[in-house]
Amino acid sequence: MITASHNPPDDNGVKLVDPMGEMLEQSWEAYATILANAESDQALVEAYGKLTTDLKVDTNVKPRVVFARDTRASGPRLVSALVAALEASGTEYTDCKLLTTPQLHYITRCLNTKGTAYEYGEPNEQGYYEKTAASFKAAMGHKKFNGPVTVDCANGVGGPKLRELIKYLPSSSEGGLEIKVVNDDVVEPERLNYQVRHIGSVAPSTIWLNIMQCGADFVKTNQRAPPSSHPTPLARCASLDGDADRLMYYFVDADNVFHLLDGDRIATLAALFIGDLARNAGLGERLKVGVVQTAYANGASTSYITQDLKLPVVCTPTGVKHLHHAATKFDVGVYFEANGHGTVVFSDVALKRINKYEPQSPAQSSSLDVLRALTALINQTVGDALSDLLLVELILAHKSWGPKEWDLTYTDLPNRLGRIEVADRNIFKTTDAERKLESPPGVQAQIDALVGKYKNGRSFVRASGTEDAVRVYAEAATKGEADDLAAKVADIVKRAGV
Ligand SMILES: CC(=O)N[C@H]1[C@@H](OP(=O)(O)O)O[C@H](CO)[C@@H](O)[C@@H]1O
Ligand SMILES: [Mg+2]
Repeated sequence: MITASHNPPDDNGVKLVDPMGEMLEQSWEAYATILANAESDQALVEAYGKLTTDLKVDTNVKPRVVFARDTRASGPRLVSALVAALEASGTEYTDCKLLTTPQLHYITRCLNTKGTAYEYGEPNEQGYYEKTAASFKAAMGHKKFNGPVTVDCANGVGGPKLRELIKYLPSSSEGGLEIKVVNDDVVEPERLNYQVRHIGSVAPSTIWLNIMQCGADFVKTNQRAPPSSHPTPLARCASLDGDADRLMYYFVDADNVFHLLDGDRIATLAALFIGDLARNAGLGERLKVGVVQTAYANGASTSYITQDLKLPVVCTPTGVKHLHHAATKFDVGVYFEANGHGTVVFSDVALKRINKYEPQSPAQSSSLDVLRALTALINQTVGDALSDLLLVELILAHKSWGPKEWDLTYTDLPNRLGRIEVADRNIFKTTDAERKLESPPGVQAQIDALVGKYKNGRSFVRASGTEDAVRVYAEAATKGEADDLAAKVADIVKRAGV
């Protein structure tokens, strides 16, 4: 998938999808790095040849690649480079043109499960819409949606694809959901995530000012609605990111105060609803539901899951591949990063139980119908903002909840996420799912001593995997304390990082 997700429009990159439509298996990342770092054409051919031999790749098997791109202006040029490489290596390929990242994951799984007992769907874009819409209709039953949802598409590929999906869903006049699509301009790719970049030279250093004015990343990072949107009180609003694999919800209350409903909220809502459905369907004992989070999950969400929902929580290192892997260990694994990337995965055993179970009463039967529909609605290959959006809307409709009732399930601890540039971020090495630093020596002890002074204090430090920076996260009982803790931990990092 050729995309740079929530990054500025000038950036681009690739996401590699494995044959089951999931994230690329981690051991392959190192091979991809070797190929990407080959310094000349000759070095590339040699590295390619060496990997083929070392990994004992059977060159008699005809390789097949499916690819797509997002709306970035550099996409077509990268596609031509990719096609040249595929032709040079004798690879059969399908160009799926413009797609969201999760749609390409879906198509990949469909292709590789066709004709098996695990057939996932029709391997094309239309198949995606048909499967999603049919399961949405089935799960909806006669439930009513309380007003529209407004979706900010970050001026990315999610806009046209959401408009297409809407054509397959029941219209609001038929009792369906009204979806208002905004920020869906893909004619001007430079509006993606609507970035305004001022570069001003102020001695002694250059100042870069990036203003991302829409999209899920803007909303999460700035904890406010995109400036272009003027939400009416208690109306549901959502934002996608540039390749539509992240989703954020938010609303303003009667006093116009902004409330963010992030990935932790979507995870808790999904876990609550699916747990209830399983119990009401008579499958409670036979479906082990669990939630997977990272250290960035708000501490209040973790307490809510363990203490109120009484469900197990696993914490993994940052990066969806880790969460996804851990989620597959449960019968039903709900995983989300706080930034809105996540999904629900059902194990093969769980799917069999859900599909075979004979309901013992009309009430069990109706819960079971909804649960079955959800297994088809939810994109199980990867986090998918479009199917997650429909999932949230269904749950709220079933519970007759507005965003306020959803928000009231627990109160987020005030938190702060900072980013610090140091000489060498790689000296910051972590353990315990990135919650503790083991190097540089002594730094964790300083952080621990500081955290102990704050009520409900928690803080951790790790090197970013995607940027040349160290991230500092802090939460505490009040906003002032969270900010203060983050600033002090940042000072420790700066001193250790020089
Ligand atoms: C704090 C944070 O949001 N980190 C993001 C970010 O990773 P870093 O390793 O923190 O740069 O990008 C990843 C890829 O999109 C995403 O999975 C992750 O959640
Ligand atoms: Mg993305």
